[in-house]
Amino acid sequence: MNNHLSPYMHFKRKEWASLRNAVPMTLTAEELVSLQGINEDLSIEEVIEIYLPLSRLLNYYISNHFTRQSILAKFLGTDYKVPYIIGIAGSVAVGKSTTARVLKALLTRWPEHRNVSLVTTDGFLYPNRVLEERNIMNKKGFPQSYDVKKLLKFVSDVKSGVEHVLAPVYSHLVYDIVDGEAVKVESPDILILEGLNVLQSPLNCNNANNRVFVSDYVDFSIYVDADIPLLHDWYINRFLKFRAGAFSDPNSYFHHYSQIPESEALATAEKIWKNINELNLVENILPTKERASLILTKGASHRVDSVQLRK
Ligand SMILES: Nc1ncnc2c1ncn2[C@@H]1O[C@H](COP(=O)(O)OP(=O)(O)O)[C@@H](O)[C@H]1O
Ligand SMILES: CC(C)(COP(=O)(O)O)[C@@H](O)C(=O)NCCC(=O)O
Repeated sequence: MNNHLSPYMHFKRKEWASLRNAVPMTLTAEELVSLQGINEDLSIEEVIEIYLPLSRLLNYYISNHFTRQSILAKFLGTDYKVPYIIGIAGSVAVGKSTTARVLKALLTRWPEHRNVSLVTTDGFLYPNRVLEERNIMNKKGFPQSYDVKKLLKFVSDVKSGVEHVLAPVYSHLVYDIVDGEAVKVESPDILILEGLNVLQSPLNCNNANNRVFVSDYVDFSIYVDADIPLLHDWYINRFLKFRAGAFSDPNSYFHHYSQIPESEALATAEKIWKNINELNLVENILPTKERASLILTKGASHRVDSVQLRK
């Protein structure tokens, strides 16, 4: 399990799964249905063997966080409450948003921490209009495509205990920021912040003047990892699912792809993967992996093969 030179403890799937003891492992029929609703392809074995032990570990860290907060509140003589922030990073299509939604569901079940908000950093992408003006539409997801100042202000407001904070919303269907829509973050106990860029530093962000990183506000970070050929397949599969479903909506940016032969649509998806998402992964996302508190490494069918936890 351990290599003393590595900053991480390494767990094979079986070792990790065995750490779920002593947690209320039984999921009610209702919880199973709501988890399946998150993603029909998600296996319940995966929830039990990987995500339940993870939620047990997080629950310990979060309890500790709130104990420290109450000490600080006594010391300051105030009602000081700061949310615990969990960051989830990794490639496009690795399963960040599915992982985030599963963790939200599991953490909500712990009686002590019911209030969990989920925000994705996609909402902080510049609108297409700005990306077009700057001629960087083919760099969507790259550090320069995000309004990092706005994102930093958002996390710093949440972390400073501001009671009502708004996060803008991105739609994969419209392929743009949705005007006038926002997620309300109202003093949650836990904020899960999910996105390609949660572990990126100013060096990645072309903004060397900015000395604060989003990760400075993150209490626990998870990097979801998988080999590039798998990521490629998951991206293409998701594209085809969108093509069959959401893209057939005339409001969809990609509506066009539901109207042309599958082979043509596939050729475009291959290009988008190779020239945008894979390039972004190699240049900007993979180099942040070793900053994470925990790395989940997935194999075929999104099955987590191993877990690394920072010592
Ligand atoms: N644990 C999982 N089991 C099965 N399929 C998954 C799992 N996680 C993600 N997927 C599938 O992989 C694709 C990408 O997942 P998604 O959560 O949208 O990724 P991301 O948010 O990283 O772009 C989707 O088609 C999703 O249904
Ligand atoms: C909006 C995104 C940057 C976000 O990534 P995700 O949440 O899907 O991991 C990505 O889905 C994207 O649109 N990338 C640009 C190229 C493309 O896939 O169309």
